[in-house]
Amino acid sequence: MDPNDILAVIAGGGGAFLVIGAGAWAYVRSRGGKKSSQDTTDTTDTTDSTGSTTRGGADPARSSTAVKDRPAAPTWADTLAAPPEKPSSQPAESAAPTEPSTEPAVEPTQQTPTQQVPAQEADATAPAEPATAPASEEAQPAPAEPAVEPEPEQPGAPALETPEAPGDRMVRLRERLSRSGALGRGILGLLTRGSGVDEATWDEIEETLLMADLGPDATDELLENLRRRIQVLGTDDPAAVREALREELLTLIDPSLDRRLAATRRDAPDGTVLPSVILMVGVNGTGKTTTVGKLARVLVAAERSVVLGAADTFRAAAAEQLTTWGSRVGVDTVRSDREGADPAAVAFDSVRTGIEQEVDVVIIDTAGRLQNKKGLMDELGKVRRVAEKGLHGDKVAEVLLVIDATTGQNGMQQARVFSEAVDITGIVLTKLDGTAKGGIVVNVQRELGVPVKMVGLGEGVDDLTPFDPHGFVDALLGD
Ligand SMILES: Nc1nc2c(ncn2[C@@H]2O[C@H](COP(=O)(O)OP(=O)(O)OP(=O)(O)O)[C@@H](O)[C@H]2O)c(=O)[nH]1
Repeated sequence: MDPNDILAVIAGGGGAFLVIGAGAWAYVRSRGGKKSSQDTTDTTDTTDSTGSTTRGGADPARSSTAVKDRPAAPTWADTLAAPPEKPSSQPAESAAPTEPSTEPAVEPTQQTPTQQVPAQEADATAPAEPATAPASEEAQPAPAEPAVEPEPEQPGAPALETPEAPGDRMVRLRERLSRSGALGRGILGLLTRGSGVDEATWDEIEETLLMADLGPDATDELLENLRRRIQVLGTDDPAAVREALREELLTLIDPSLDRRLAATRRDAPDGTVLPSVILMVGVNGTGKTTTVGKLARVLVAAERSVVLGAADTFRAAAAEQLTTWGSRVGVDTVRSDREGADPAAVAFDSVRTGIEQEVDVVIIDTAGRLQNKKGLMDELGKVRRVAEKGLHGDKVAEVLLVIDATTGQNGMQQARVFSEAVDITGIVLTKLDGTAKGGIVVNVQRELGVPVKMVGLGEGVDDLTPFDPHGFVDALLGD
């Protein structure tokens, strides 16, 4: 859309400010690193700590002062650079490996390994294997041998895909998203139209922000701060107003939040070096499985080793879908043959396989059916606790909540329920490519108190990218 159409969109009640910015942001973020380095070259010798290098494409001349201090957009290298979190000296609750488990016994998964998942021998590194937990009404025998033998390697097996290098991905995203054009100048237009900002205009701005799912608290805060700043500025000079708005939006999004992902091997309290375990949770259809697959590709491209766990046993096709994602990049998927198998058992076996294979990361996909809060809490709590039984007192490193950015208030409601069910460490906002609700970034971060770490920008296999607050805000402003 032509940026000049924004005023018309806003006037028409389109709520296009944060709205369109969400799509446009992706375009700008992909240019962010380059712009920033160019800007910093032009102005100061600010160091690009990301080590990000070349990004193709011409940079249009930019007159605004607004982006002069914008840091380079985070690269995957930045995002995956999280040092192993120092586990607390206290073993995680219910993770003590030698204590008898009080968990309900976990059904054997009848694991169907893909590719070379090791045979299920007794594993000295996982002494509290759930299936050997004290008997309960659900007690089950120890896990059976895999129901299906690992398939021998086929000589004519299809070649593994090589995920795009992140730099290439950025270029491609930029090309694709640039078609949506830079939008979001609506509010700036309202604030700088020359006749002063009257109450009706403020009401219009408020409505625009609310429609963009910024949420009532953030909307109030932004309006209050903007009113104050514009009064102090005593001008509706577009550059000054733009800078004020940029700063206020950045404050709301909070660039200081740590958006890195725990994706390295780490020390358990007993000194054992173990994979980082990532749990992916969220309502069905939000894009969990897809995101697990995309993330696996990113990790493989970054030369990390990965095991996937298909603990979404609710939907048989989900395990198949995940296995396909994994096999395309040579990553094993631990899954159960039985539809409706105990997701916690699959999670446990995934962790055990990851430990045996000495991988960097185990990513576990869950079903997270939202029948009711108690059911969800029970299921996710159990998956987490059982996964942690194999971790020598360490904890699951990340619990990532996947939210569909197009679901607005519904998505917010789901986010609240999930965050009560399990401690979330980060948010993945999917489908930002198709959203009219860019404000959800602010809303969900404030509500849950954890950062948006990654965003999904399409259905393509490599359409996942680290979240870049500065690039996002610049896109909102139609930069
Ligand atoms: N446009 C767009 N589509 C996406 C994105 N991420 C996922 N999708 C699509 O969303 C749909 C649902 O994705 P899944 O990964 O199956 O969702 P899920 O949460 O695992 O769903 P269940 O397995 O039913 O729990 C698929 O068609 C994906 O291609 C994104 O960032 N943008």
